[in-house]
Amino acid sequence: MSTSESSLLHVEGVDVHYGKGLRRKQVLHQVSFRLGRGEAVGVIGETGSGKSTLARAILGLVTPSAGTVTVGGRETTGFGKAEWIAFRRSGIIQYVFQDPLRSLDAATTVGFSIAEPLLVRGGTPGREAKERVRELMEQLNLDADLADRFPGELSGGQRQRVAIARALITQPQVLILDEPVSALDSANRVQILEILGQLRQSGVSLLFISHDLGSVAGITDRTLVLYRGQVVEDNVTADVVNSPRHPYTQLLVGSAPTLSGGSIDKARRDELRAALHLS
Ligand SMILES: Nc1ncnc2c1ncn2[C@@H]1O[C@H](COP(=O)(O)OP(=O)(O)OP(=O)(O)O)[C@@H](O)[C@H]1O
Repeated sequence: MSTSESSLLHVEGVDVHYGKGLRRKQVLHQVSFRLGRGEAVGVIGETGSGKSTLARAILGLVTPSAGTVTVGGRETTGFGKAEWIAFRRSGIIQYVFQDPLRSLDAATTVGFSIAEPLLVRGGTPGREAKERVRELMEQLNLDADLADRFPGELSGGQRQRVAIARALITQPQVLILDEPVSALDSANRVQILEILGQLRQSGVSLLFISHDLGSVAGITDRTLVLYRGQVVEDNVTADVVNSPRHPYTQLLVGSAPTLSGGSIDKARRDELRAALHLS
């Protein structure tokens, strides 16, 4: 099978601009990459490098000014409103954001929140949806009695697991995770990373966006490094960690002491920052 046939997600030459007139600003520059079936790809970069914009472009929440996005063989660039609604409802692509309160309705019980994407899509009897909710809650280590609670009555880690269960209920082919562990304490972070690792093993394709290479390193096959809206590195994650090529990646790796080959001294970091014109 060729790479293009096995690619679930194919982003090609994508530019994104925000604003109009004098305020118009380019945030993504010719971003290209592929996510294969069952593959996990990390996207790392500092704040403002364009990571969330990339997720938004894939999800149709911003319109690229150039380039194409193809999901499951279907080019989504150029979709009208109705096509986007139908496409999102199909559940082929789902997402989890940093703050689960953004994706969960405060006035909706956990059980219903998880079931909702399936019910909106239609075609699944209520009893079956309820059974799927039960299975997913078990898979994500959520006690069954939490199903009747509201998001505000859960811990941050439980809420994030509910958001993941909700994203999984339509059995998506691609799951986009935008900083899924950044708001969590270290115990919850470890638990969620374990769950994502299991998902990855079970064959769900993951696009894992984070500013922290340490979080994505254990789960992803490949990592893209975004720097000022450009992909400056796209390589096997182990190579990105152990032999980063671009100065920006060297700085990211050198600033993550938990990574093997990690920490570099301050003088080297200052040197790299100067080369990158960072303050
Ligand atoms: N709706 C918007 N209108 C104008 N500019 C925006 C908008 N959203 C984001 N930006 C700008 O685009 C750039 C990239 O933002 P983006 O949120 O994609 O970065 P990021 O890498 O995800 O950052 P973070 O890690 O802080 O979430 C930033 O300079 C940001 O200020």
